[in-house]
Amino acid sequence: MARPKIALIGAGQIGGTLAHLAAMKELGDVVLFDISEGTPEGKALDIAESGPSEGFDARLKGTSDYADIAGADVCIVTAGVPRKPGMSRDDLLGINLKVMKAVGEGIRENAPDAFVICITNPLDAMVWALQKFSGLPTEKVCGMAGVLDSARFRHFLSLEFDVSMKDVTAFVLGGHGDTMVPLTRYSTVAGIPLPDLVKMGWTSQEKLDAIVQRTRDGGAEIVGLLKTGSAFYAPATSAIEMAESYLKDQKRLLPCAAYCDGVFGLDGFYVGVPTVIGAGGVERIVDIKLTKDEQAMFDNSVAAVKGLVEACKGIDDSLA
Ligand SMILES: NC(=O)c1ccc[n+]([C@@H]2O[C@H](COP(=O)([O-])OP(=O)(O)OC[C@H]3O[C@@H](n4cnc5c(N)ncnc54)[C@H](O)[C@@H]3O)[C@@H](O)[C@H]2O)c1
Ligand SMILES: O=C(O)C[C@H](O)C(=O)O
Repeated sequence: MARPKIALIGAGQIGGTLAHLAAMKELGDVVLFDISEGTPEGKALDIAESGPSEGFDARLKGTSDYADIAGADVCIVTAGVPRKPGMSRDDLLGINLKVMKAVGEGIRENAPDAFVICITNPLDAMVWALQKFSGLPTEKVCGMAGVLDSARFRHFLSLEFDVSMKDVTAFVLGGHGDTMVPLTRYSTVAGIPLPDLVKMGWTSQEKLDAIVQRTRDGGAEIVGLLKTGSAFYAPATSAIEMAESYLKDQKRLLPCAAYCDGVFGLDGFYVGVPTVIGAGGVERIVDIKLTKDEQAMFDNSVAAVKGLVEACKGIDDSLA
C-alpha cells in the first residue's frame, strides 16, 4: 500500500517542524508548499538528509506549485503571518484572510479529498473562511488550537502538582483567544477532577485561577519571549496528534475547532469543542452540558469568534 501523502501549506516555523515530526513518525510522504522561493525545497532537503541518522522512511518534497499537493490525504495549513509582541491574534485577520483564499482554492483544485487542519490565526475565523473558500465538507475541515491550549494547561498543572504530564488531562474549549475556556471541572489528575484536588488541599483556588490565566495567556507568553514570532514546537506536535488520529483511525477525543451546527447551541460556526477524530474526519462532537458559569464563559468566547467571522464577511463579499 502506498504511503499516505501529507501536504503542509506553509513551510515556516510550524511547517518545518510539522515536516520533521511527520517524517520521524513515518506518518507518510511529505510535500512542503510555500510561496517563499527556495524555503520549502531547502527545508525538505534538510529534513530528508536527517533520515539516514534517524532511520525513517519518508520522502520529502518542497514546492511552490499547488499541483504537487495533488491527492494529499492530509493538508495542514500554517500559511500566513504570525503575531509580534504587542499584537493580538485578531490583528492578523485581514492579511491572513487573503492567504486563506489562495490556500482554499489550491486545496479545492488539487486535494479535495484531504482532511484539512488549519492552524493559521486568528484560528476560529480562519478555519471558517478556509472551509468556505475550499468548499470541502465541514467534517473534513477543522482547526488546531484546543489540543495546544489543553497541553499548556496540562503542563502547568503537572508542575503545580509535581506529577507526570501523562497523568494530567485537561479540556480547553471555546475560541483560541483571550476568551478561551479552560474547563477545570473536566480536567483531572488520573481522573481526579481539579475542584476535588483543591478540596484535598493539593492546591488552592487562587493558584488554580492563576494557572487558568497563564493558560489563556500561553501564546502571548511565548511571543513575548521569542520577540520575532510565535510558538511552533508545541503547535506542530498538537496538529500531528490530530493528523495521526485521522490517518490511523484512532478516534481520539480531542478538543478541536469544529463546525458546530445544532450542537452547543450554535448554528454554523467553528469553535473549540470536544471532537472524535477518525477516518471520517471529525466523526462526532461531544455536546457536553456546561454549568451556568461555564456556559457564560463559552458564550462570551463564541461572541468574540462571531465578531471575527462578521469582520471576514465585511472584507470578502464571497463569504457574506
Ligand atoms: N492555532 C494555533 O494554535 C497556532 C499556534 C501557533 C501559531 N499559529 C499561527 O500559525 C501561523 C503560522 O505560524 P508560523 O510560526 O509557522 O509562521 P511563519 O512566518 O514561520 O510561517 C508562515 C509561512 O507562511 C508562508 N506564506 C505566507 N503566505 C503564503 C501563501 N499565500 N501561501 C503559502 N505560504 C504562504 C510564509 O512564506 C511563511 O513561510 C500564524 O498565523 C500563527 O499565528 C497558530
Ligand atoms: O499566540 C500566538 O500568536 C500563536 C498561537 O496562537 C499560540 O497560542 O501559541
